Formats: sequence, C-alpha cells, structure tokens
Amino acid sequence: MPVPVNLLANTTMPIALHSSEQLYAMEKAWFADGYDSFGLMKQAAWQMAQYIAVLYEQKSLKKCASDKIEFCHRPTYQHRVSIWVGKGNNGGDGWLIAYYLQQMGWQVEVIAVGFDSHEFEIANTTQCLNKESALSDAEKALQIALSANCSYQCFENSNYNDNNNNSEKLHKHQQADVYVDALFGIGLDRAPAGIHKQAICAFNAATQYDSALTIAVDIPSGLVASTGQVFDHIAVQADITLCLIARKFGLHTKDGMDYSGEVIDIPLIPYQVGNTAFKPAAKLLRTAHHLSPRRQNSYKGSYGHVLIIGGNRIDGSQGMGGAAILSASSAMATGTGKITVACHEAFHGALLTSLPDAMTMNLHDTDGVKNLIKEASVVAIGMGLGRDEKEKAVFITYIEAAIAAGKPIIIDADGLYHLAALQLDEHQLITQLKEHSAQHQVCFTPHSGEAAKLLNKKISEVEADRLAAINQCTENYGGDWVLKGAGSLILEQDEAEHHVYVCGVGNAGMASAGMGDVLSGVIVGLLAQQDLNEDARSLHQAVLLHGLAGDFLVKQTERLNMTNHNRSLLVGQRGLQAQDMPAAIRHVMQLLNE
Ligand SMILES: NC(=O)C1=CN([C@@H]2O[C@H](COP(=O)(O)OP(=O)(O)OC[C@H]3O[C@@H](n4cnc5c(N)ncnc54)[C@H](O)[C@@H]3O)[C@@H](O)[C@H]2O)[C@@H](O)CC1
Ligand SMILES: Nc1ncnc2c1ncn2[C@@H]1O[C@H](COP(=O)(O)OP(=O)(O)O)[C@@H](O)[C@H]1O
Ligand SMILES: [K+]
Repeated sequence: MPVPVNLLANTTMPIALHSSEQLYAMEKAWFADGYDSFGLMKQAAWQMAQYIAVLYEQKSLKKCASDKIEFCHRPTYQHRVSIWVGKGNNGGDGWLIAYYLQQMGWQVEVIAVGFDSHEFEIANTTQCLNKESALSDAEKALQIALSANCSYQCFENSNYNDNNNNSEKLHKHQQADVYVDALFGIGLDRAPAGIHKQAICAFNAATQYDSALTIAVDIPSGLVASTGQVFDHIAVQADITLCLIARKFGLHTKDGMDYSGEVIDIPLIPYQVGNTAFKPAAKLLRTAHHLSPRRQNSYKGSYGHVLIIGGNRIDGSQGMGGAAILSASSAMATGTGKITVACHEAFHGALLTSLPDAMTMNLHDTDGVKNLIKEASVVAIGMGLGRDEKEKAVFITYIEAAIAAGKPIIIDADGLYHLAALQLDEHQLITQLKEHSAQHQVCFTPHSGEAAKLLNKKISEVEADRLAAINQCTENYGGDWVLKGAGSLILEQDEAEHHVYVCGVGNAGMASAGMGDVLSGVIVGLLAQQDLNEDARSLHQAVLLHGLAGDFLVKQTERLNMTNHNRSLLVGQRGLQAQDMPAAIRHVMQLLNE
C-alpha cells in the first residue's frame, strides 16, 4: 500500500493557519470552480483510511520493538476500528472511512451520535437511493456505508455511562484497535451538550480503556477550529489529527495542543483557487532565524545599550527586584553590549551579585534615569515597577522621556497595568505612544489578564478569541504585540500590513513566575543589537528564542541541532525556573550562530 506523504512534517517554513470561515471560503471557491463536493469528501476519506492503516501498523511495529517481540503480519487477524460519527460532513467523512477500511479488510463498527434509528430505515430504502442527488454529502456517505453493510449502532449513553465505576459495564461497546473521531469538524460552534457531550466523554473513556490509537478527523471534536478553545474540558483527546485542506489555527494555540496530538496534513486542494488566494489568519513558527557572526572589528558599543526600568520596592509591600534581575540577565544572555538597570536601590546589591556585568541606577532618580533614556538604544519598562499612583507617575515620566528621545520601547507587566488605567482616563500618553509606534518600535507583551484590562474586557472574552484580542490591541494602541500563553500570538506591523504568528515552541514548564520578565529581556536584548538583521532582531524571533530555550531545558528538541545538546542543562517541566533561562538562552543563541 502506498504511504501518503506528510508534506509539512519536517518543514522549517512557517505553516499557514486558517480559521473555519477561511476554510469554508476555500472549499466554496473550489466547488465554484467546478469541482464536486462529494468527490472531495471521498478523496479525503480514502486518504484518511490509508493513513489510519499505516499509522496503526507503525504503532504496532513500535510496540513490538519496545516489547522486544518480532513483528509479524497475522493474515487471520482482522484489525478493528470504531468510528464515531456526527451528523455533519465530519460525520460524512467518518462513514466513508468506515466503507474504505471495510474494503481494506478491517472489522468496522460505526457509532452514530445524534441519529435516531428511524433515519437508518429511511436511508435503507431504494426510494431514497434513487434520489441520491437530493441528499446531502453526509447522507450520501451514510448511504454508501450502509449499502456496503458496514456495521453500526446508535450511541445511547446508557450503554457507556457508568455510575458505579464498573469497568465491565463501561466497556459494553465493541473493543477496537483504533478509534476514529468524526463527531464534529470545523462546524462546531458551541459547547457540546446532552448526547454530544456524553459521546465525547464515552469516546475518551473507551479509547483509554482499550489503550487504542485515537485519530481525529480534521480536528478533535470539541475544539473550536478558529480559536483553539475547548469548553469545560469536553473534547476528544487525540493521538493524531488528520487535518484536511489546511491547518486550523485552533490546533496550535490555547487548548489545541493538549487535544490534537501529532498533526498530519492532508491538503487536498490548492491554496489558490482561480484568482482567489487565501491569506492565512496566522503563521505557525517553530524555527528561529540564523544569527550572523559578529565582526572582529567591533566593541561593546556596537551591540547596543539596554535600559531596564523596573524592580521596585514599595514601602510596606513585597519587593519585585527579581523581575528586573531576570529581565537584565536574559537581555545580557542574548549578547547585548551594555545594560543598565534602573531599579530600587534596595536591590542594587542583589543585582550586582547575580549580574556583575550590569550597571545600576536608582529608579527614583528622575533626572538620572531620563539622561540614561537619552543614551540607551532600547528601553524596557514595567517589570516589577509597582502599581500605585507614585509608580504610575514614574511610568508616565519615563515613557514621555523615551518618546521625546525617539527610542524603541518595550512595555511589560506593571507598565501594561498603568497603560490600561491611562486609557480609561483617556490620557494623552496613549495617543502619543500610538503616534510614536508609527516611527519607532513599540512592543507590548501582555498575557490574557493584562490584555483584558487593556481592552476593558473579561479575561474569558479575551481567551475565547485571542486572535481577535491581539488585533484589537493593535487597533487601539498601535505597535507590535505578544499575547502570551500556550501558543503565544505575535503581531508585527509593517507599512503594508499586519503579520500574525503563532509560536509553535515552548512548554508548560514555562508557566512559572518570572518567565515573562525573561521574555521582555530577550526582546530588548535582541532589539539593541543593530548588527543583526531585521528578522534576527524581531519580536517573533525573541518569542521563538524564549520558547526554544524553555524547550531546551525540558526535553531534547528536534528543532535545534542535537549533536550539540548540553544535557546537563536539562531540568524538566516541573523543575524549570526562570533563573535557568539565561544559560539556555546563551546555548540556543550559540546553536543559531552555527
Ligand atoms: N465537502 C466538503 O465541504 C468537505 C468537508 N469536509 C469535512 O466536513 C467538516 C465540516 O463539516 P460541517 O460544516 O458539516 O461541520 P461539522 O461536521 O463539524 O458539523 C456541524 C454541524 O453540527 C452542528 N453543531 C455545531 N456545534 C454543535 C454542538 N456543540 N452540538 C451539537 N451540534 C453542533 C452544526 O449546527 C452543524 O449542523 C470538516 O471538518 C471536514 O471534516 C471534508 O470531507 C472535506 C470536504
Ligand atoms: N503552557 C505554556 N506553553 C508555552 N509557553 C508558556 C506556557 N506558559 C507560559 N508560557 C510562556 O512563559 C511566559 C510567561 O509570562 P508571564 O505570564 O508574564 O509570567 P510572569 O508574569 O510570571 O513573568 C510567556 O512568554 C508565556 O508565553
Ligand atoms: K473530528
């Protein structure tokens, strides 16, 4: 059997990511160009059936190797597949996969969710068969499977529900080697409820019970293709997702990565149909740009002077000196020439102990800091700055000075907090910053909580559509943005257009205190190094570098040249601390230099 080619598996090119609306538009244009929708569904299902057979064989081979037993084809053994179908076209794909796998000799059982048995009686009549043209694609697919006598049953929750935690009862369904999820595809537009919610839970329980290979058709059911949102943790947990036509944005951000497993593309149609080219919603990035070597004839001034403003101690409250120290250490690790940290004097000793390379300035020495702003190549402000009115005034003063001096500015953490308050007051600084961003680089780095404040929304509203949120941030404030989190979004503007990227590296070990401060340090450190080209100094490069460094500390990552992998740096996800990052950043920088 020919092995289908996974076109994008090992590419270093950015992968285009699309919303559901864009996918429907692509399909529509394709059909308008004279291609048949049911033909496309058959093609999709045939390819997926082949993948399922090959992927199952690969899994069996791996298991034999790990159990140290010889793999042999057993001609008498019939592979068993359980295919769970919904009523939309995703379900249509499922019925056709059942038909093709049965042709290929598999023992097939379809679990039909949301159907009543009456529909199958109608579907079986010749009258219906004769009116094929009046049927939807999903109904045609069902017809084909039924006419080939594919075995099916309607999902009834009582068959799967187990109030007594009795695994025998739970396992009333037929056992299978492979489970295929064709319940919902890109059409999911609300939280699964009732029978659908029950079916998703039962599907996950069954696959776990059987330790079976779990394959999602197009997208795991329950995951929203345009946003990456899963409602109340109700979604199919897939080992592999066979992604049809084009990559879905939701597979790579927010909940997407937790549910989709390995993603395999089945492109089916070209991205450009006739004269219509489809601009993706975003691009997935996994590899950082190469760094050019330094010129021999250079000195520290050739690599910029970073000014970090933060690390405050407000009387009677916690100190936040660590934020500025982490940021400065990370900037230094990227190779910036000089660093000054304007932080509370109480932290100068600690700063110099951990980073003797840095210079210090009293955060509240207004004239001194303003003079430094004039000298600096880039200014990062906000990490551990403090949130009271006094620090708000400090923030305004230093931002105004940076704007007046025409400097690139990075605003993070408490700086974003003040910005949100200033926008409520309709403070002129918001307009000044926006105007400044038209000429100079201004980067804002909120997580969802900070973005919510900046947009006067609830965090849940930002989380429900992170892409819309980052676009809104740019609209309101100008500048370039990172919306941090799993699958961080990056929005960069140039004169012609916005570029949105999804960071495809990083891990949950990075969900720990101080990681954001590290990121601001990487951003400001790269930006200061004018010898690097535009891509190598960009915001997306900084986010990638930060994620790669985090991955580097947690696992062997194929994204970097592993022959040079320094295993002594490995700390694992739970052990990962922000203070580990500068060493890893240096190592990743070195690998990118080769
Ligand atoms: N001919 C085509 O257009 C092709 C479509 N394909 C498949 O078709 C899929 C999209 O099909 P559809 O647009 O029918 O979408 P789905 O199969 O995802 O189903 C959408 C249906 O489910 C309902 N629904 C949405 N959320 C629900 C919820 N929470 N609870 C209950 N019902 C809910 C919707 O109202 C709609 O009726 C793709 O993901 C892909 O698998 C592929 O076969 C390729 C070709
Ligand atoms: N689960 C995750 N996967 C990938 N990256 C993550 C994850 N959790 C956190 N990060 C990254 O770590 C950083 C955390 O930043 P932030 O929330 O501001 O932390 P802090 O305020 O403690 O410094 C961000 O860059 C974020 O994208
Ligand atoms: K699905």
